[in-house]
This record gives sequence, structure tokens and C-alpha cells, in this order.
Amino acid sequence: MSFLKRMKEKLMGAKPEELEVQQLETNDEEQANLALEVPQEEVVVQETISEVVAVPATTEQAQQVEETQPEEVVAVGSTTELVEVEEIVEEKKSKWGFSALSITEKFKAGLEKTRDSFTSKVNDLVARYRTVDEDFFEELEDLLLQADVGFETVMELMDKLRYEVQRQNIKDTSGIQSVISEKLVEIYESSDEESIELNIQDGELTVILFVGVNGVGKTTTIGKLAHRLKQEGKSVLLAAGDTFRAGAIDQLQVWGDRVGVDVIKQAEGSDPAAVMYDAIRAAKKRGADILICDTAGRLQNKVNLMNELEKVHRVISREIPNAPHEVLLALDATTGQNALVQAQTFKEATNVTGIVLTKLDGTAKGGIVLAIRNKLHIPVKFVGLGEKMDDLQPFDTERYVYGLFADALDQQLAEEETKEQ
Ligand SMILES: Nc1nc2c(ncn2[C@@H]2O[C@H](COP(=O)(O)OP(=O)(O)OP(=O)(O)O)[C@@H](O)[C@H]2O)c(=O)[nH]1
Repeated sequence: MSFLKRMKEKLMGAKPEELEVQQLETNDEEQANLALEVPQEEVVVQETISEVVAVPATTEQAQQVEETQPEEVVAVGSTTELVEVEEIVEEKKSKWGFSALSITEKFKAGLEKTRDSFTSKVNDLVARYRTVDEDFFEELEDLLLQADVGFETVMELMDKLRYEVQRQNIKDTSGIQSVISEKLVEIYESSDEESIELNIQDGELTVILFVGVNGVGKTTTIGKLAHRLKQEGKSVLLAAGDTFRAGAIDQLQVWGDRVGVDVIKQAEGSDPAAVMYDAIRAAKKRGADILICDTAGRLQNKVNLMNELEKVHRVISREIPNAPHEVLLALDATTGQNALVQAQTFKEATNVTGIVLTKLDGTAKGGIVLAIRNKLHIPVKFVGLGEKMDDLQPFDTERYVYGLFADALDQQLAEEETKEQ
């Protein structure tokens, strides 16, 4: 099977005849997301298949509806067809509760700016050159560098491309986007970094520490992650460890209220390590599954940062050996190379286990994901693809690459399929 076909099957998560059902499911999810923003008193009515279901006003109710909808659908229709529909919908939902197709669409939408800038230039280049030669490679190399892909990755990619073009005797530039995509996936997946899965402890409290400078989207990301984990059935608690920045505690509380999780906090200016201590005690007492801890993001002085993070670490691991189980660094994709500098500093100050790259939707230089992998050797575990609650997605190489070249890949796949007929 060709790379494009394999990719399509994975990204769609279904064969074409099943897509109609997934579209329906996507619409239901959109409604459920909308419902999260509906004020408490307001109840909106939504139609699903042949039945009218009240959309909930609260997160909990939204979850209940998610859980009960398939049964209600079957109860009303009670035909073999509807049972099949239910089975397909269930099968195609990931553990996060989204269909493969809807996640692919999120990546595609989130990478629109990068596609409009970088990818459209690649398409122009392909149109101008027609045949693959050394000048073509050089211009392509420049475009990749401009998209913040990073020098080492660009060199590795160019070597692979030259080899592949020779091996397959490719003369025509027209199918080059799929070769670039295949090689990018190969490069990213060949790395021996740890998996992107969160290190969640079974049956025990998991502590996730968030670090990162102010304004990168740390609080928003903590809120989104709490929401995701809660949807997965985990009980979550937040610790307001940024006691330094005015308003940071309130901001976290707003997110806590929004997603329905409690926030353990003290007064502004108090010792963050003391907040962590309280939060761990509270989490243990309540039997919580996951504690997500915010921290202050002062970078002006590396020694201060190190001291503060060390103290927080010490307190956490004294209470729970091996904790924190994850130290996630939030980086703002729109800051480009500056994000790499920040990452280097945090890497020296603490043991960062994963990166959350926020605001990928806000940059035209989405190649930064590849540079991070190459320069820092820390896995990008999540990407922020928008401001909505479910716009935080686990990073996925194939979806990312598809997001970069969607139009060209769709066209090439269609041509491939026409040729086969
Ligand atoms: N478009 C987009 N905006 C985002 C994303 N993540 C966060 N934001 C926005 O970025 C802004 C800053 O986010 P905050 O969460 O307040 O930033 P912060 O890092 O907590 O700031 P500090 O509390 O100072 O550390 C907010 O307007 C968020 O809505 C994302 O993935 N995409």
C-alpha cells in the first residue's frame, strides 16, 4: 500500500462509506462543545438522527449526554441499522472521545496559517520547476529553513529526499509533497525519545508539574488538560503554584470553575512549595487521580528559577517518591526560535519530560515542531490548535504532516486512485 493510502486510512480512521457516520458524530461533538459555553440556566435543543435530545448546560451533563446518546439512539430506532451505527461510532472514537477524522480536521484547521504561507510557497516552487534538479532542492531547502524547521532537520530531510529521488528515478516535481511528507514522518518517528503518552500512574496519584514563562498559554493549557483528563474519567485537582504574578491564582480558578475541578490555593505572594504541600495532602485525602500544578514563569534570573523549581520538586517528591511524574514545559509556537532558547534554560533548570507547544494555530512557521524535536530531544506531547477547550491535542506526526500539505496530498491521492481504476 502506498504511503498516501496508509496515511489516509489512519487519518480518516475509516473507509469512505463509514465517513458519513463520522460526520454525524463530529456534529454531535461540536454541539457538546458549544454546550460547555452555554450559561447554566439556558438549555438548547439539538436533533440527533430521529430524536430530540436536550443539550446540557454543564460539563458533567455534557459528559452524561455523550455517554447516553448511543443508547438513546438505539432505543428510539431499535433497528439493526442503528445498532450498527452505534458500533461504528463507538469503535471510531479514540480514548479521548473524538473520532479519528475530527482530530485530523483539527490539525488541518490549526495548521492553516503554516499551510497558507510555507506550503503555498512549496506549491509555487513545484509549479515553477517541473523537474527535480539541484536548484529545486536548494530553493526547497530555503523554504524549509524559513518555516523554522531547523537546520539539522532540513539537512537530514534533504539527504533523504535526494536519495529517494534517485532511488525511485523521480524526474517530475509534481508528486514531491508526498515524498517530503513520507520522509518527515520517517525522521520524526525514528527518534528514540520516550513516547508522547503521559506517564499516568495506575491506581495512584499522578502529579503533573507545568513550567514555562508568563503568557505562553500555561494556564489555558492546564485548564484544557484538566478537561481532557476529566473526560477520560479521572478525578483531577489543580494547584495554584504561581503565587508571584498578580491575577494568576484567579485565572486558574476561572479555569477550574469552567471545567469543574477544584483548585488548591493560598494568598498571592505565599510560598509555592507550601501550596504544593497543601495540594498533595488534599489530593491524597480526596483520593484524586491527577494533580496538575501551575508554577511561576520567571526567567529573568536562572538561579532563582532553578531554586524555586528545585524547592517545589523537593516538596513534591518528599510526599510522593518518583513524583512529579511529568514536568511539562509550555512553549509558545509563535515565538519561534525564542521558544528554543526558553526550552534550553528550563531544561537546565529542571528535568523536563515533555513539551506542550501552544498556539500552533497562530503561527505561519509550524515547522518549529520539527526543530524542537531535533534540538531538544524532548517529546512534544501536546499541541495547542486553538482557544477552545478541546483544541489541545496529543501530538501526532502523520496528522501534523497532513496539516502541512493537506491540499497537495489530497490531490495526489485522488490522482493515484484515478490511475488505479
Ligand atoms: N490561538 C490560541 N491561543 C491560545 C492557545 N493556548 C493559549 N492561548 C491564548 O493565549 C493567551 C495566554 O494564555 P494564558 O493561559 O493566559 O497564558 P499563561 O501562560 O497562563 O500566562 P501566565 O499565567 O502569565 O503564565 C490566552 O488568550 C489564551 O486563550 C492556543 O493553542 N491557540
